[in-house]
Amino acid sequence: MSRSGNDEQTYVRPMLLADARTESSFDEIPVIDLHGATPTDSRTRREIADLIRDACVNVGFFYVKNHGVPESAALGALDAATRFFALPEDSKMKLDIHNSVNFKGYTALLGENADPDNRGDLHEGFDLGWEKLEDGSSRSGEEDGAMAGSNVWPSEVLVPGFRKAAMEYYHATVRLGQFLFPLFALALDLPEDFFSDKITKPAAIMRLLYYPPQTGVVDDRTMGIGAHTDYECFTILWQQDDIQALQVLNASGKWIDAVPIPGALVVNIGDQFARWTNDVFKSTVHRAVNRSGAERYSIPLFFGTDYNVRLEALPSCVSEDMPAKYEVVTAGEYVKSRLEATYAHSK
Ligand SMILES: O=C(O)CCC(=O)C(=O)O
Ligand SMILES: [Fe+2]
Repeated sequence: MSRSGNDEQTYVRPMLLADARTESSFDEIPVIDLHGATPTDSRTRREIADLIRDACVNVGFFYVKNHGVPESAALGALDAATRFFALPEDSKMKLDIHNSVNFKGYTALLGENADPDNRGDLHEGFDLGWEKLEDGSSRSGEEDGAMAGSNVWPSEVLVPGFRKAAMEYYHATVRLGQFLFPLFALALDLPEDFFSDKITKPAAIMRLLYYPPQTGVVDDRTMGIGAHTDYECFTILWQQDDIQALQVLNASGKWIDAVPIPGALVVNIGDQFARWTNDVFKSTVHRAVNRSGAERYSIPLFFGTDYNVRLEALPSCVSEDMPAKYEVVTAGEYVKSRLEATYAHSK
């Protein structure tokens, strides 16, 4: 962990002191400007990595500005999602995620229940994973575990341009994820390329989400998506500018609004990263409640590692006082078991 090249002295920052975060609470979600975080500008990268570190340790959520994902790509995916979810239910059910062996396709209203205390989530979803932008092929000969494999798509006649628009946004956002991983490594005082050989086939799952306006029952057991944490390393979320719905739970038990910021994306830590960092990085509980009276769309991309990566607590995140909390799991198996549990309720 020496940061000074040939200098013999080892610099170890008090990563674990940051565990005081469990007592610290937050009232807002930090905004981090990625401008200048180019590979050649190591000073700015270090500054940005420090901001990311604070956000991951104390909040588990942050916004990114100047993230490089073209707005046109997000708007294209939004337009595709709008046209898809407007289809009759029986057309959408032909792509039912329950018929997919690798968790791809359509989730109907109430098809999920993120918080088991709730009555079912008031959203529809459509899940897709990696495939080549140009010809739609998956990675021939190098499939990566149980969640890889082909996507399902509505026909071009029903939703023209859907696959292209969804995949364009997917690839732009995966590039952002690949750009963020070295910054997360820096934030953890690891070599910048620490994750490179662990994300060669990014297990990135994207969801198009549609939340109808919640006009019926207004209570704490009925919402767009119930209180939950995400499963992968981190999530990159596009949310509609004009509708407040996402809320993040702070350490005092207060729900903090993740107010949409035009042009910014939300990034949040998921459980894979929390396990890997022995909870130094925080996977924070969140939910979405759409009581705006209007329809809302959002697009999360869940960025995990290659399937066979072992999530063993990173050395900088364990000590005698804070031994490893979690049993070592394989990244892909872990996410698969969480997804199986998610969809079991509506089988
Ligand atoms: O729609 C949102 O704002 C949040 C979605 C979410 O938390 C999820 O899909 O895991
Ligand atoms: Fe989530």
